[in-house]
Amino acid sequence: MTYDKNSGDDHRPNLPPSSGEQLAALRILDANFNRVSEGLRVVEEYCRFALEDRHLAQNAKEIRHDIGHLAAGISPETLAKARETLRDVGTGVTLGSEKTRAGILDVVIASTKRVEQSLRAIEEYAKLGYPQLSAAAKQLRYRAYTLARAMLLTDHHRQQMAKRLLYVLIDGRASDAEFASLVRMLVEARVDVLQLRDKRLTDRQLLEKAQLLKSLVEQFAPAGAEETAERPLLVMNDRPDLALLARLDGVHVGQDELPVDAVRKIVGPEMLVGVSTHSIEQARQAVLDGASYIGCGPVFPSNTKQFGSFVGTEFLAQVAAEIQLPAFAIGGITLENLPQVTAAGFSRVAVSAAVSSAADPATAARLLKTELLAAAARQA
Ligand SMILES: Cc1ncc(COP(=O)(O)OP(=O)(O)O)c(N)n1
Ligand SMILES: Cc1ncsc1CCOP(=O)(O)O
Ligand SMILES: [Mg+2]
Repeated sequence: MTYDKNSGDDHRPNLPPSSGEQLAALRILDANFNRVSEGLRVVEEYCRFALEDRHLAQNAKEIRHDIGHLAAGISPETLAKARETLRDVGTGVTLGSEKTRAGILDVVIASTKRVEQSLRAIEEYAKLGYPQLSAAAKQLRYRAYTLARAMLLTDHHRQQMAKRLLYVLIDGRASDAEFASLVRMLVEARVDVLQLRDKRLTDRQLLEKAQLLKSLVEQFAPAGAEETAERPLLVMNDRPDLALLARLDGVHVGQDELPVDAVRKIVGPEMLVGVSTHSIEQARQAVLDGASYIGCGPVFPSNTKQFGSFVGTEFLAQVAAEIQLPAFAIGGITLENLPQVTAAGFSRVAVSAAVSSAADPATAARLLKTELLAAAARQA
């Protein structure tokens, strides 16, 4: 489809076809189509070579191609005519700050901003005669924004979760004393993430248990442990409101609970938001939604929760090949079947029964962690 004035496009303003204003607008569109494509190429390279995230790289590529299609809507002759008519006074004007960048992230952030600004310029100037193009540019600006957010969050969360391999789900136990004893063992065994998941408790009991969990971990972890990753991150299952009230580090939601953007409205931008995924499409979506990590499962039959079907290790292999966001395999994982999980390219697991129901939870956790560290070293 073309957006030219003589193409039958609707809602045209009454500008004369050869007006200087419209030629200027066309030149602005032309320059910004080029700028946005260049910026997206920089973003795509970052996703591909720095993040090594095939999914995000593909997403950047798709946006770049869609921008190409948008630009093709204005005939090359029209653009060529506009290019010749006016002299580009902006050529060669660069700001000092554009010549150097502090690091690779700076490079990609600058490009991301350029992409969004250029799409905004297209959106505004296309209003002079190309309303459909303007609307399409607006959609692409949202997509570029979503990509940029996912890209920057992926980097941040990857750093936060970098060395966190063993994730243990615990219930509230029969008493606070029993709960405290389990938490102490798991902190000492260097479990990396602890999730409070207890579907039996009332809201009030859950909040109290979450607050107890927080104070126990502060008590049992070595001083200054937060910075050195020596204390487990604390996650609340299902409930962003309770995670916030108990000042935990994160919340985990499933496909039937609140979506990430709604969760973020409650907990803000910093808190970890984990998402359960059962297919590669859901995993891709979680990346774009800005999840901090994903749970992938159920891999095997579980004694903790009943399932009708299982994703198996094929899904894990797909995720390992494509997605860089930290991903934890979950569902019936034990020390015995762990080799199948690590063979699929995973070195992160979330377990409940294998640790929480073990006769000796501390030893069970330590054994799992040793295997995961070895797998991570092999996969590095
Ligand atoms: C780390 C992790 N992964 C997956 C789940 C499962 O979440 P969900 O599908 O919402 O099921 P419930 O736990 O709510 O029964 C999880 N909790 N943690
Ligand atoms: C809550 C949940 N979601 C997928 S598997 C699972 C249970 C994990 O527990 P276990 O490790 O005992 O199978
Ligand atoms: Mg849930």
